[in-house]
Amino acid sequence: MKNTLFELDKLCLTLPDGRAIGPLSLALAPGEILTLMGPSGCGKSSLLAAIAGTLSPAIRQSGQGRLAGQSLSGIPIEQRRIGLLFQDALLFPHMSVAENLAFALPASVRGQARQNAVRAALKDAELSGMEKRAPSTLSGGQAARVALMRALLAEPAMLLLDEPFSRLDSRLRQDMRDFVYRHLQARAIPALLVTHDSADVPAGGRIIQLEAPDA
Ligand SMILES: Nc1ncnc2c1ncn2[C@@H]1O[C@H](COP(=O)(O)OP(=O)(O)OP(=O)(O)O)[C@@H](O)[C@H]1O
Repeated sequence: MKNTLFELDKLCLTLPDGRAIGPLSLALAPGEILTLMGPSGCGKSSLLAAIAGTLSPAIRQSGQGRLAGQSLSGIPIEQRRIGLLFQDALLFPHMSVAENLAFALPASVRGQARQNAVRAALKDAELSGMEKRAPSTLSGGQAARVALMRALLAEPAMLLLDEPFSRLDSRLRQDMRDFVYRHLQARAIPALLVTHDSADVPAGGRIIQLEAPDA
């Protein structure tokens, strides 16, 4: 594929019981959102964990991931520049909204620039003026928007989205999909989306259908 930012070349996982997930090969262009679907237990979350670098050591991995021209093999999690969003916002409960956002900023962003970045992220999250609020006082949709902004402030080269909309009620889901896809596309950040809900697939987006692991 022309203009590939992320690619997987025959990523294959072997579970402790010998079953194999994959091989999975794919390529993502900047800003592209590719959806992984498949039955429960087919290995969607494990594949994302392998890409993020958080896979259980009990699962063997072969095949390569490359992000922005660099192999991910042997690269520690914190150096991968891969952001994660899950079903739950997972904000730090002991920190304010602004502290949650500032936590994600690279150390190279200092002083006034840090405050400006947090303020801009709050505005993008449609939460201006709520910097001092505790995460427990936010609605589900507000917390989900902060979680996306926190992931983006870390300046990821790509995002992994593991059922990020599944806990939101149906009224909020469409708003949140539009919100996430708009911000990823504006920043040309590619993403892999795991979902059971075909309504989550962005318009015109590609889908890879996974099958249950081979015995
Ligand atoms: N640490 C582990 N040790 C052994 N087996 C594991 C481990 N983690 C996951 N598995 C197994 O790997 C398979 C794939 O699990 P995974 O959670 O990746 O599936 P999934 O497609 O994301 O499922 P769901 O849609 O239900 O979230 C399952 O059979 C699961 O039991």
